[in-house]
Amino acid sequence: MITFEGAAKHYPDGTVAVAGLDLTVATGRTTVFVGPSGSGKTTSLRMINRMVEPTSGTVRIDGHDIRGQDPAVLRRSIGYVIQQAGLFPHRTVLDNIATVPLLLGWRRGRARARAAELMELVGLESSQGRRYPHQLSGGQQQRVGVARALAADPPVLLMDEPFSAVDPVVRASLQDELLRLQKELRKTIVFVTHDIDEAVRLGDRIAVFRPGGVLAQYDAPERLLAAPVDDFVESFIGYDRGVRRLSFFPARDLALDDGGVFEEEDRVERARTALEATGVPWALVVARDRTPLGWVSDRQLAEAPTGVVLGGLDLAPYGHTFNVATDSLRAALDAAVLSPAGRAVGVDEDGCVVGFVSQDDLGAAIWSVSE
Ligand SMILES: Nc1ncnc2c1ncn2[C@@H]1O[C@H](COP(=O)(O)OP(=O)(O)OP(=O)(O)O)[C@@H](O)[C@H]1O
Repeated sequence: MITFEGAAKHYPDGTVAVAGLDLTVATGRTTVFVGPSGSGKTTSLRMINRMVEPTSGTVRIDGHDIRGQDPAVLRRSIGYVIQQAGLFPHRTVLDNIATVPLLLGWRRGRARARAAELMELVGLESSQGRRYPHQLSGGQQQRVGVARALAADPPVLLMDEPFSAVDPVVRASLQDELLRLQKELRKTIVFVTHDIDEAVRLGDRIAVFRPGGVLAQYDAPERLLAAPVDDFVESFIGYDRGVRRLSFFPARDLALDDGGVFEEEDRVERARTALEATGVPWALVVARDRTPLGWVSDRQLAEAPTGVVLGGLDLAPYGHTFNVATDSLRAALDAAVLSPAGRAVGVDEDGCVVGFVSQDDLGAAIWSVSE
């Protein structure tokens, strides 16, 4: 557990970088510091490894005031990852990763073996170990940075905007990788970003900083999106917070309609009769294995000659589907919004249709979870 007790940083020129922070970072969880530029996130982070000394207040790790520890020793128990990885350009990837174990006095063979193990853990090819940092892509360099920070198996990992220099696709895959690693390693991670989406994705808890180095809100992401404490936090997290919040609710509780699902060999009159009975204006056509093929409207059915099979009609695309077991309400809503029928198609693990849900029914389900 890391505790900030009234930790403040004032600079001689009068700048208040952090104005008395009181906050507890839970062991084994990911805590994200988020906020606009200059709001004191990096300064607060660096107080943890004594790269910044507070002008007043205290920082403790597991109850011990860190001022009682030699900074060099302290830093060996705290991994540190920064933007653009900060790798040593004239050392190979393997030697970069082995830096801290070597500093700790490990023999070269053991340090290299550990480095090779970490390369695999962060998703790098072992052949890349002999390369120099400039011979890697930005995303690969970040992975090396993460591997280097993890090399001595420190209980605490500080990450200062580690993924902000890479493109959005690479960034998303690095975020996935970190989530996967964290499930396995359960480090105490403090992660700085100015990107609220990244914060919501990665954080077990999120600390929102406001200008002047003041903590505005400290909450679990669901709570932050549901109940921002004030206008600053609300505008910082964005007015689409309602949609983002839906990521936290599973789609599995949605009641799906399967009465309007027909096979491609079914004749139009069968679907026509069913639609007339229910008043639903669309039918979903599936293949024999229940994978989706597309939508047919009540108007098409009314105009089609009797005896024709549904697969012979011009089907509207079903768009993208959502997985009823693993996806969230956000995925279902997205699928419904993009569907020409205004309905989202729910599928199982094998991609077979379970049923569909209309925007109206989704709206009702969303209301029911929105307190
Ligand atoms: N050595 C210094 N002397 C004076 N002011 C400083 C010094 N270092 C940082 N600051 C100021 O302290 C404030 C907080 O900086 P900090 O780097 O912690 O912000 P941040 O929230 O991490 O911002 P960013 O997202 O831009 O990295 C800023 O106004 C910065 O200019």
